Parts: sequence; structure tokens; C-alpha cells
Amino acid sequence: MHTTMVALYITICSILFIVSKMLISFLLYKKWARKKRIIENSLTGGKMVMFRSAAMQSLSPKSFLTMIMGLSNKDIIGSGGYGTVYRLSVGEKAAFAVKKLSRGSAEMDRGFERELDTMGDIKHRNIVPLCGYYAAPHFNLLIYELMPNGSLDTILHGKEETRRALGWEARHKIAAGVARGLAYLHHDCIPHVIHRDIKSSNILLDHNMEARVSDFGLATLMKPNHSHVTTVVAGTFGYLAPEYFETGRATTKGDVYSYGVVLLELLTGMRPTDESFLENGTRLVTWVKETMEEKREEHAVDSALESSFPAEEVKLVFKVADKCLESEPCNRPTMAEVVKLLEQAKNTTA
Ligand SMILES: Nc1ncnc2c1ncn2[C@@H]1O[C@H](COP(=O)(O)OP(=O)(O)OP(=O)(O)O)[C@@H](O)[C@H]1O
Repeated sequence: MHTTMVALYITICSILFIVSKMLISFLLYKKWARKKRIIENSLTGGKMVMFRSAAMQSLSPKSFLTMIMGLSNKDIIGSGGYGTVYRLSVGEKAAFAVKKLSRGSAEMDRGFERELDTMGDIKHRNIVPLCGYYAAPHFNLLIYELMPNGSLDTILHGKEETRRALGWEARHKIAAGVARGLAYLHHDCIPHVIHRDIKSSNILLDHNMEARVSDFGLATLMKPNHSHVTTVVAGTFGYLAPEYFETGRATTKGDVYSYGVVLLELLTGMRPTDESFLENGTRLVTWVKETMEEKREEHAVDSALESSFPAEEVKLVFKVADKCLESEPCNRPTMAEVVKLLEQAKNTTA
């Protein structure tokens, strides 16, 4: 009797195990199958891929493709080293930024598509999501969610009133958001992602003024358009870590250095290559380091903050930037450590 019960128990467990495995495989297959929708365009010989996301969910691939093909100069938001960016609004709910990659700067091959598929898998609240792409023989389009508050670069270095409107709390929130986004790319993505071009124009702001890191993966994917002055092989002058000039190798610690420069921009409101520095034969990083050695960092704080900032917390954030800007890469913190240091700066002074 006892043996029969044991045999029955083992049989039931085995059946349950097999059924659960089959169910998991079925669900994984469904998820994979729904992950992207593909539509071929017989007119241009191109292929559009739409990744599964809330923004893309309700769109019909065919009408979306027609809208994309209808983009014209009046829809241009701006342009950068990799091509032109267009705004595409779909009804009242969804809006996208469509980046048309300069002709010939990317080849449409399986490697290119694989990279884009990997980029489409990266989802984090501090990263601009890639919603899809269009690959055609003569051009490629990358479709991103539109960030309604533009870039940190425009806010800090555009109109005086927008810079004044960006108070200390908002700046700390942006700094922490970028750090979280980068920590995710460096430590949680498989394979790990090095951004290679962290700078204020690649930090976009969503409707909550939450920072979103943009353009990740592009530096590896593309050869930049050399007519665009700011972009060199990979990375941008003023943000590049010193070792990059010797080795030419991009590393996570190189991203940490560039992040340190962005922190200084948030603290001082100045561009890393501000003309006033060039005139005096110095640069933002050197000037702030000297100011910190003299313990006068409050004099380097952006005048737009008009003394309405927590002095102790700001001092701690200067220290975080200083650590990120260590000339020896191994002395720089990881991005995960930066996230903690910024939280501590807030908590110790709260
Ligand atoms: N997802 C987006 N939402 C809103 N605006 C965007 C988006 N992506 C890009 N833009 C805007 O489009 C313009 C061009 O961006 P792009 O990333 O091509 O160049 P960049 O970052 O200025 O320079 P570089 O190519 O050297 O990195 C910028 O003004 C940027 O703020």
C-alpha cells in the first residue's frame, strides 16, 4: 500500500513538472513572438521592426510606416553627428523621435540588426527606449520615444530663464537618474553596455523631468559623420577621459569620467569647453579641481541657483564629481557606487 502511494506521488509530481515546463516554454514563445512586429515595404525594399511597448501597442504597423515615410523638413527637431531627428506625433497620445541615420554611415546587415534588437531589449526608467527601426538599402531610421522636455544641454546652456528654473532638487534628481541609467547599462545588461558618448546633449528629460540617457549603443554601431564637429571617433571633446587619447579604448570607467563632467555642468552651469576657459588656457575640470583644493567650491556653483541650495549637500556632490574625474581609471568609482554616493549626499544632509 505504502509503495503504491509513493509511486502515485512520484507520477503526479513528474506530470506536474512536465506540464509546468511546457507551460513556461509556451509562455516564453508567446512573449518572444509578441516582442516585435515586422513589416516589409515593397516600395523601398526596406523592413520595419516595431518592438513591443506601451507606445507601440495600439499602432497599426502599416499606417505607422506610411506616417514615417511622410516625414519632411518641417518635422525636423535637430541634427547631430549621426543624422537628422524628426518629430512624429500619432494622435494625441503617442509621440516619437525618428533619427534618420546619415546615408552610408551604417550598413544594413545582420550584425546591424542584431545590435538594434539588443538595444530594443533595454528597458529602464532612465533610458530613452528604442521603440523600433526601419532598415532600407539607402537609409536607416531609429524610432525612439519622444522626450518632451528636450536635452539637458539645451536647458543648461540655452535660455537664461530655463537654467534659472532648474533648481537644486531638479539637478540632483537628474544626476541620480543618469547615474542609475548608466549603472543599469554597465552592470545589469547582458552583455554589458558601454555608452561611449555621455554628454549633456545625450541626456534627455521626460514629462516628469526625469533624466533619460539617449544614444546608447550608437557609438559602437556607427561611424560618426565627420562633418559634425563635436563628435570624434567615439565620444565628444570635453567629455573624454584622458586615457582614451592614449589607448583609444572605450571602458565603463571612461563613461564614469564623462559622467563626472556632466555632474560639473549641473553644479556650475558651464560647458566643459566654455570659451572663458579656453581664453585662460584652462578647462572646466581643471578649474573646479583647483577651486576644490582651495576649498572655495561654493564660488564655482552656478549663479542661476542664486544661493538657494543646500551648501553641504552640494559640497558632497562636488566630491562625487571629483572622484569620477580621477585621472587613474581604477581610482574612479563604478556607476553603482556613484548612485549610492549621491543617495548618501542627500541623506547625510537631510
Ligand atoms: N528621443 C528624443 N526626444 C526628443 N528630442 C530628441 C530625441 N532624440 C534626439 N532629440 C533631439 O534631436 C537633436 C539631435 O539629436 P542627436 O542625438 O542626433 O544629436 P546630439 O546628441 O545633439 O549630437 P551627437 O550626435 O554628437 O550626439 C537634439 O536636439 C536632441 O535633443
